Amino acid sequence: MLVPLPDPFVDRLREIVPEGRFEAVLASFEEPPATGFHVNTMLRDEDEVLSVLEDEDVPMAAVEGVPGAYVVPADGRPALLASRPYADGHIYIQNVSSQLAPIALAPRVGDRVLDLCAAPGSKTGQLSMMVGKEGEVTAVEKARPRFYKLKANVYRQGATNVLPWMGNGAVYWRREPESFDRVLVDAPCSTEGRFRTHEPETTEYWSPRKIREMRSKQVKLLWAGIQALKPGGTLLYSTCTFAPEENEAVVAKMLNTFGDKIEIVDAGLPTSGPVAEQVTAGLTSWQGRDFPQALELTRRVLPNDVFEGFYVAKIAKRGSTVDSK
Ligand SMILES: C[S@@+](CC[C@H](N)C(=O)[O-])C[C@H]1O[C@@H](n2cnc3c(N)ncnc32)[C@H](O)[C@@H]1O
Repeated sequence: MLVPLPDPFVDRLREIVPEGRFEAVLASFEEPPATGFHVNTMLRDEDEVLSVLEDEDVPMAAVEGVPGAYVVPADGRPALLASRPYADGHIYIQNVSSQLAPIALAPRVGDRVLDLCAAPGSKTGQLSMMVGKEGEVTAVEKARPRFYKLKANVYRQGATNVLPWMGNGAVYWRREPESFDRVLVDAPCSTEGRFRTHEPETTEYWSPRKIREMRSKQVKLLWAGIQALKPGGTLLYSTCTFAPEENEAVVAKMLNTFGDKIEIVDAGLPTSGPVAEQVTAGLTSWQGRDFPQALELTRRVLPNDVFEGFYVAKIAKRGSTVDSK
């Protein structure tokens, strides 16, 4: 059964998406998406896992420009889910857009990373692989059932350098102010980028009120993430929604609050290949409101059969902010 998208959502989308891309974006909500995955290199060598998948005739392709990302077409998903590497936890299923956030954040081996909205732990696992045994990922999650899911996923991925913490990410920074080399704020959002017309549950809770509610949480979480970040460190803010109130407007609010203590820098997504084809610059105005020009360095990933709709903003911290509350 196909369920129509909410009319006010479609009207807004027409204003957000560049002209000429709108019809393709709209059509993407009707297609069953390809399944993305990455190999858990903490447990197995990537080539070894890929060769097992090949032997089991799983139809897959590497995603150019996104290290470690693979996709399986919609009709190949059952084979992937029935494969040995999936059963053994050697691969992790995750949309390619979602995989872009840790890649753009680019933590180094040995870094201390804070993952402020961590469950179910897809990005925690990637971050854990990137910092290696010399580094550490503190993974914060507020919702109790989701926290246990996070812990189970971390364990299953063999991510021994992850420290899970259950609680409100908006206050975690007080335990360790300005202590992290990298911070990921993968915020709760209105999830518009994941809408599917054949899955009614994806759209049923959408409303303009939901957008306002999410924005208020996002502002608190991003503010707190900046407080936890070391001066000289980098933060990545991401959502899987199109709503500018939850994306550019949240980042603009931080520029307003912290001034030159923070700077929006290029999000660092691939500039060629399939990602680049789906990427557009962040908006510098929305419904009569102007945002600072720097917001054009943030990035929107438009959905298609491979990518879910996604937004990323990369923030460099230039000076201490703990006294500017
Ligand atoms: C978009 S999801 C995160 C997905 C996750 N980063 C991943 O890649 O698997 C947002 C998460 O933030 C959690 N959350 C919401 N409010 C929070 C808060 N104040 N502090 C910490 N976590 C929160 C939600 O329960 C949800 O699990």
